[in-house]
Amino acid sequence: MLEVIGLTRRFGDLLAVDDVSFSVPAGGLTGFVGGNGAGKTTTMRMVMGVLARHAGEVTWQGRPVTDEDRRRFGYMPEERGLYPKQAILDQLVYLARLRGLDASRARTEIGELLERFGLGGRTSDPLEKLSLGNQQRVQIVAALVPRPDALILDEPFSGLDPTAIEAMADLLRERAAEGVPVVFSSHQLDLVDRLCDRLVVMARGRVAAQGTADELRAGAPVRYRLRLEADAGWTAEVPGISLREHDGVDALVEVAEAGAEQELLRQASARGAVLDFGRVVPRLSEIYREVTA
Ligand SMILES: Nc1ncnc2c1ncn2[C@@H]1O[C@H](COP(=O)(O)OP(=O)(O)OP(=O)(O)O)[C@@H](O)[C@H]1O
Repeated sequence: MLEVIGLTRRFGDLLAVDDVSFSVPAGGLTGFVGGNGAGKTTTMRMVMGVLARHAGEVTWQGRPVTDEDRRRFGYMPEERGLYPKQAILDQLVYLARLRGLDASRARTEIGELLERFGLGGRTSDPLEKLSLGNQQRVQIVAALVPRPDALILDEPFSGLDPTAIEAMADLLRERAAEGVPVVFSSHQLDLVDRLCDRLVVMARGRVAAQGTADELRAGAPVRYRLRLEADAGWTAEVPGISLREHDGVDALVEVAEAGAEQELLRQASARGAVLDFGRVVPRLSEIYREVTA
């Protein structure tokens, strides 16, 4: 398990990362989300030790992370950092060898990964000849070879087409299933919702919420949508209920006191037919909007 405890970083007067704590358990995918400038990249850089921290700690397997540990992490930085003019396979093999893999195993593993990302026929092309999305695929392969102990990926899905997104998602799931802690930042909330076991939501340098998607949903307001035979305006008068939206026979209500929805339903039935009554499960994007507001 990778753990971040009270990480803090200032740039001049700006507190870019403020006492941030979260854990990335083995065997799961952790999504790191937050608006532009929320502090995700700065946090990841401190985790990888490429940026000094002003307070806090990063631990790996329960003890302070070392440079040696970090060498076995797969990191995809925001600034991508491969050489534009060098052939793809050559530079990937070079990087893998720096991380201790022998050349023939490196070639086999990299060949397989490039194949999975649809780049099997491009291995001797220089990086700069590839489209931006394909360059991104190569960056991903660089982070995944050789089988790292943990994966820390800054926006790995940005710029990928749907085929590459699925290839990437499959790979991350596989690595997580093998017991590798994986954390990645993303602005694609639907993707994060679909893929991740856990979420860490950042806002203005702080952790605004964290947990499984279900835990985050459980913390969101309880809302019901109802459709009646006659006007639903009276629902605003029910104790413990607040009316959020009202359009004739339709209403969206929020339950301020647990159980108040039962009284609401009883009164609605007493007034006539209840055509629809159901709990509204918030989408991740709605929860995100509320916790980062
Ligand atoms: N080297 C730096 N010098 C000064 N300010 C910085 C530096 N790096 C980051 N910042 C500031 O710190 C804040 C957090 O930036 P960071 O890049 O960590 O956010 P982010 O969540 O990764 O955003 P994005 O989603 O846009 O990539 C921002 O206000 C940014 O301008």
